[in-house]
Order: sequence, then C-alpha cells, then structure tokens
Amino acid sequence: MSLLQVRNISKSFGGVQAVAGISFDVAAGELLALIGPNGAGKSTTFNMVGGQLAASSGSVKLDGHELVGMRPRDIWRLGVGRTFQIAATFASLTVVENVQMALLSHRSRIYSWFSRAANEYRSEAMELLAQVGMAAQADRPCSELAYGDVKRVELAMGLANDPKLLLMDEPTAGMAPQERNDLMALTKRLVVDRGMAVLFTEHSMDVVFAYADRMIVLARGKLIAEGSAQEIRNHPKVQEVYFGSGKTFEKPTGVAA
Ligand SMILES: Nc1ncnc2c1ncn2[C@@H]1O[C@H](COP(=O)(O)OP(=O)(O)OP(=O)(O)O)[C@@H](O)[C@H]1O
Repeated sequence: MSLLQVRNISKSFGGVQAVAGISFDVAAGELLALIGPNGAGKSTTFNMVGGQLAASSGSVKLDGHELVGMRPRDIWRLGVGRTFQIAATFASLTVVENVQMALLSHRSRIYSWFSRAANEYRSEAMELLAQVGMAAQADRPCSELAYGDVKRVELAMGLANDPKLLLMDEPTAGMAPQERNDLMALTKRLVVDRGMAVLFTEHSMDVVFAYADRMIVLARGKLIAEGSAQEIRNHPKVQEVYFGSGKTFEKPTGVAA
C-alpha cells in the first residue's frame, strides 16, 4: 500500500473550481513532483494534503489514516512535515537554536523563557544539522547565512518531527542553479537514507527532470499526466499545456542526478 493515497479531492473557492477530483499516490522513499502551469491547482492540492485547506470532497490517507478534516497540527504529528520558512524574527537566532525551536514545537514545549530552550535538544538539533551539512555553522545567526544555507536549515527544521512525508513548496525558488542542484541532491539523499517520501511543487523544469522519481502534472485543476521524466517530457497533453509558456523540456545539461 502506498504511504499517501489521495482520491478524488476537489476544492472550490466560490465559483472557481481550483481542484477538480484528482487522485494520486506517493510511496515511501519516493520524490514526487507536482507540476503544472500557473493557476493549475498545485498550491491548493498541496495545502489539502497538509490540512491548511479542507478538501471540499475526496479523501487523503496517510498509512490508511484519513487526514481530511484533521487540523494541520495533528496531521503534522501523524508524520506529514513541511519545510518551514525561517521568519524574520527568528533570523537573529542561531542555526542550531532555530532547529531546537522546531524540535520543541513538535513536542509542544514552547517555553516562555527561551534561555531554557537553549539547553533543550541541542544534540538532536546538531544531529539534524549534520544530516544537511550545516553542523559547522550551528552557532552562527541565520541572518548571516547564504540563501542556500538558510534553505538547508529550513530543511533540517522540516525533519524535526521525523516525517514520513515531507511537503516542500517550491523549495528552490530564488536560488542560483548550483544552489538548486545542491539542495535537491541533498533532498534526494535524505529520501533514500530515511526512506522518507517527499511531495514538492516546482517551477524549475530542470530541477524536476533531474531529481524527481516521478511527477504528476495538473492543468486547470485536473491531473493530465503522471509518470517518469521521460514519459512526461514526451506526453502530448503536457506539451500542449506548456506550449507558449516559455518552459522547455530539453534534458538539462551539467546536472548531477
Ligand atoms: N483563496 C482563494 N480564493 C479564490 N480563488 C483561489 C484561492 N486560491 C486559489 N484560487 C484559484 O484557484 C486556482 C488554482 O490556484 P493554485 O494557487 O492552487 O494554483 P497553482 O498551480 O499553485 O498556481 P501558481 O503556480 O501560480 O502558484 C486559480 O484559479 C486561483 O486563482
């Protein structure tokens, strides 16, 4: 049985049918990309899986457990993680403190005195930072880091609840090509090492074709194609919806898979 089973989910906003009955699975240890042109319904789908939006109809099951109707926090506790964006107020904290906060949050132990938190979970936070290659920078404020390194810290924070499924919304937005590749190579390694599933939305086709195990394509709220890079690249419906959008499907060069 797949880890995540999405069946016939739909969502309307007033008269706008953002998502119209889509179904897909995500297996443990799979990196699945959710792609499609602007307004296709990617964010809406993503948010229905994470519980930020309630599906109007349909079912989302994690390990057979129905998530529709659950609060995002409870979904998170069941093992659906999400990469955090380090808020401006937390940028002054050090790298390791940010990860400690994520660990504390998972255990519902937000203290009114942060000094107390400073001693909690440091070794666990260091372990997560080691997994994303950021242990050496643990005591630097996040505000001093290069953008690509901030994204690594956010990834470490997303791992705080030891997720079975990690949701990443446009993880490489705003990054330079080399940083993108580094982050996705790291993500891929975590998927393999932890046996974790990742569902990510992405606008960069280079990233998707180089790193996703499989991809699903939405257009106007419907799932129009699903398959490997090769299948998607050659899919007539996909070619059609992207035609004229400026996106190309040529195999990227110089990208390590
Ligand atoms: N809160 C909302 N209220 C009204 N309409 C919405 C809302 N959220 C999304 N929509 C509409 O639903 C459709 C799908 O939007 P969604 O954001 O899911 O697409 P997307 O594929 O993530 O797009 P993008 O790539 O531009 O982020 C669009 O027509 C959008 O205008």
